[in-house]
Amino acid sequence: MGSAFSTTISDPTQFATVWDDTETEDSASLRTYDYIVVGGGTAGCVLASRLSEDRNTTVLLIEAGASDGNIFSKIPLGFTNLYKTAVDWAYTTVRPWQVERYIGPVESFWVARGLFFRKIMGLLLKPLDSVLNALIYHRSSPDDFDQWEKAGAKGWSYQDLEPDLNANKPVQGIGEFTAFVDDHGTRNTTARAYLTPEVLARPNLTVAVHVTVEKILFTRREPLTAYGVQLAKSSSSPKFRVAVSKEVILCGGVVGSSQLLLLSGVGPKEELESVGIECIKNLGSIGKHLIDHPTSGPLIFRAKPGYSLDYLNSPLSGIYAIGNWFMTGSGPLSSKPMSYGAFLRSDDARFFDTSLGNVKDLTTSPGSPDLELTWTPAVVPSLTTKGRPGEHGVTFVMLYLSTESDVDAILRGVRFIMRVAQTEPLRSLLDPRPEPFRKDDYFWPGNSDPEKITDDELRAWIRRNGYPACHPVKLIFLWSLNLVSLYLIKAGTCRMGTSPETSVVDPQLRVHGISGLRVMDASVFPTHVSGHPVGPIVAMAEKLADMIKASQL
Ligand SMILES: Cc1cc2nc3c(=O)[nH]c(=O)nc-3n(C[C@H](O)[C@H](O)[C@H](O)COP(=O)(O)OP(=O)(O)OC[C@H]3O[C@@H](n4cnc5c(N)ncnc54)[C@H](O)[C@@H]3O)c2cc1C
Repeated sequence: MGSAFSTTISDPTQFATVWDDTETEDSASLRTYDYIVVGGGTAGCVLASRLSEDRNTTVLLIEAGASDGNIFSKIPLGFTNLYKTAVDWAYTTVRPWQVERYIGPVESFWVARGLFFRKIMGLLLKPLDSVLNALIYHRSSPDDFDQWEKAGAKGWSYQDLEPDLNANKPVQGIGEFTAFVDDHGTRNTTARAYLTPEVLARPNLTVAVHVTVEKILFTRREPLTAYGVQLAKSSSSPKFRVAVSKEVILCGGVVGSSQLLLLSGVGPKEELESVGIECIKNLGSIGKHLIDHPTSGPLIFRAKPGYSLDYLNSPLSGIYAIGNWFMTGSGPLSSKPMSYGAFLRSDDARFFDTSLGNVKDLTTSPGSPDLELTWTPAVVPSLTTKGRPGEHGVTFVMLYLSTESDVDAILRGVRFIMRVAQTEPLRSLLDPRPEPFRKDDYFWPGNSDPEKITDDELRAWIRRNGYPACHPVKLIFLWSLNLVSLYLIKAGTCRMGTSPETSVVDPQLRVHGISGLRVMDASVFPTHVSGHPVGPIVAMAEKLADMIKASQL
């Protein structure tokens, strides 16, 4: 797979013009491309590939991260070994006041930016979804997209996107996930799927890696127009510039695109000026909001030996499994992290105690789910930790799929999981060994008697252990300005809409009031979808490519 990226370049002298520090709007002396795509993540790889299909169109794709990762970026079960490494932006949140508002006080927490905030091409994989994500392909409820269109996002209904979403999946129910794993047992990404060796060989496509775009360049006369970007290998290395004849398309993800707009002087005037950035376009919604799906945190049940993947934690078994995957592309490491999932409604009395707590219906229709239940056959106390040696287990997690977190909805889900664990065939595989547990042990509450645990104890456990599902579609404010928080609000960093007062891009994904500048990544979602975002992001990027190509005819 590595050879697929052999034609990427990382030396800016090969594709850009060195900048001599003179402020000028003269782009004639700069190397020029028809399109500059910023960010080779899930969306960016799709756009670069599709736009360069026309051999008369020149495209420059710029990615801050690597063109491909190490072996763990290819092994489906290997991705957790990449967290907090060079391919992870590894941001932590500060001031999580929104979390407190909905979940309760929490510590700042690390957020894998891979697909969330990937730093390797194809993030979705962190590229098709990113190398850091859990590989789940999912379409979400059709009503989520129809709601977008009703709110003004014309052209983005489910019917509009369906030709690009492929597989037909039921909205509610239980089933096996479709995953981004190819026939050779290797993780797939949009980089691998869209930037094949044949695509990279196109003379009109330039793919630059290990290069960060630092700002967008604008002409100051009306209409305000993006005429290129400034880039560098690192903040201390020489600066380069490239010009664009048609459009700059930001695909930097929920953090990257908003951050770049803000650093370029596009955003809320007062906030920009308060940190010394000259505001050249006052757009109040940029970087204002972040939505993610909150989770219950890991609900772990001790299992009998032989039924889980925990044996892979022993060095000998781990090395054997890697060797097996390397030689044959099969074995346990080629399996999906989460093979199955259930999409349910918390007001469905067949499964949930609907008298429990107070849950508002925030779904887009009676047919849309608000809870997702999934599990993995291993002890997973957190995204970055493994179980203690010799322990075996299964880890369940409940995701709340609406735009506002609701502890009681998750509570209904947790009670449901605890009931399921008392039924066959799961019950016989578990090894509850009732014993007095400290509530901070990761087998609590899974291993304890559910009858002896109160709802308030479970609510407190959810508040303590819940974490974001890494499906952010917007950001509260610039990470680098130290103002981020997770969870909530009904608007997004680069949200699509019709009004510049409440949104950032129009339904053609053009930044309001600026020519030659679009955004296409998860940050443009008008509201969150009730599922996993990579499928919709790819479909939207495909659709935008069609729109741009049609407009050139
Ligand atoms: C742990 C984890 C598990 C997940 N599991 C799933 C799952 O199973 N299924 C699913 O559908 N989704 C999953 N996601 C979410 C999904 O991966 C993301 O929503 C998706 O990848 C976002 O795509 P994007 O195009 O918006 O941005 P990204 O894929 O994040 O792409 C942005 C790219 O831009 C680059 N970039 C940013 N700024 C700059 C700059 N200034 N200059 C140059 N390059 C820049 C970044 O390095 C990155 O490569 C998961 C995410 C995580 C972190």
